[in-house]
Amino acid sequence: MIVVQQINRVSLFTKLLQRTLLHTNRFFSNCTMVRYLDQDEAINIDVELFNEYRYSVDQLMELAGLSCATAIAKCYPLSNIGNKSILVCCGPGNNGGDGLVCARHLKLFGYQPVVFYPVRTDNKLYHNLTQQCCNMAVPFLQMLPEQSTVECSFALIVDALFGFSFKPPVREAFVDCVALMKNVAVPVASIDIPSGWHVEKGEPEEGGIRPELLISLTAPKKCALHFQGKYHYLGGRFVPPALEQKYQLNLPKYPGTECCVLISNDK
Ligand SMILES: NC(=O)C1=CN([C@@H]2O[C@H](COP(=O)(O)OP(=O)(O)OC[C@H]3O[C@@H](n4cnc5c(N)ncnc54)[C@H](O)[C@@H]3O)[C@@H](O)[C@H]2O)[C@H](O)CC1
Ligand SMILES: [K+]
Repeated sequence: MIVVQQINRVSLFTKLLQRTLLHTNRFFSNCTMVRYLDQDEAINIDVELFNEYRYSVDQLMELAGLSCATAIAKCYPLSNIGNKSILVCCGPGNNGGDGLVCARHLKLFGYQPVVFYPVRTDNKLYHNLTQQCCNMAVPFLQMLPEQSTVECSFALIVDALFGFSFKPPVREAFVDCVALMKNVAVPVASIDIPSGWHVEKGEPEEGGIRPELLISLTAPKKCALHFQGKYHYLGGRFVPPALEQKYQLNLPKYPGTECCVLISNDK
């Protein structure tokens, strides 16, 4: 009898010890700071994903765009948006492609995205992404709307102009769009990089856009250290563990099957 009681006590103690160790482990793994990448590292990881890990750009863009739409839906629930639309501003590169995918998923989530895509890239991927949006009755604007129109009719602007390949200063074709996002009294959600910001140094000296939501993709870039908006999410849940190890990314744990995760702004 005494022996049985002692065995029970030992196994209870072992269980408690195991649980404490598990929590301690989780605590420390969540405390390890996620790494903020410089521009070259972001480009190298991108190249490695395509060349070594054999992803296609369509695959990664789909996951990236879906995670952006999901983060937006978490921060700006449909029930708070009323009958207002979401303006999605798309640039000529892959950041713009993420914006087109995001617009399509926002539509599937029940939002009313409207796309402004002034400089269109002439290749099959972008033609398809554009056509997919058109087939889902997502309107494309020919001209940038006035600030007053945006403030009246739109609840949010999605900034998908430039990502990690941006080199300042902003070229003429996008100056008005960046100025609109900077001055308008409507929240901005930036995909990967707040457009016009230096990828490493952040906001330009003359002042830039101030997004309320930033969705970093793969891993945050150094400019995100200067982000002061309300929500910083990480998306693009496609990084193979070996690549994460190689670049010591220390990515936060995505909860369950989520495609994006809120990351703390402790720097
Ligand atoms: N691995 C990943 O994390 C993935 C990220 N994705 C997204 O892709 C962008 C990076 O895409 P990339 O095509 O390399 O470049 P950008 O979209 O940043 O822009 C290139 C585009 O912009 C033009 N441009 C550059 N500087 C300027 C300027 N000063 N003024 C005007 N135009 C400029 C340039 O000519 C090109 O046309 C990354 O940030 C993520 O958003 C992928 O979707 C998935 C994999
Ligand atoms: K952007």
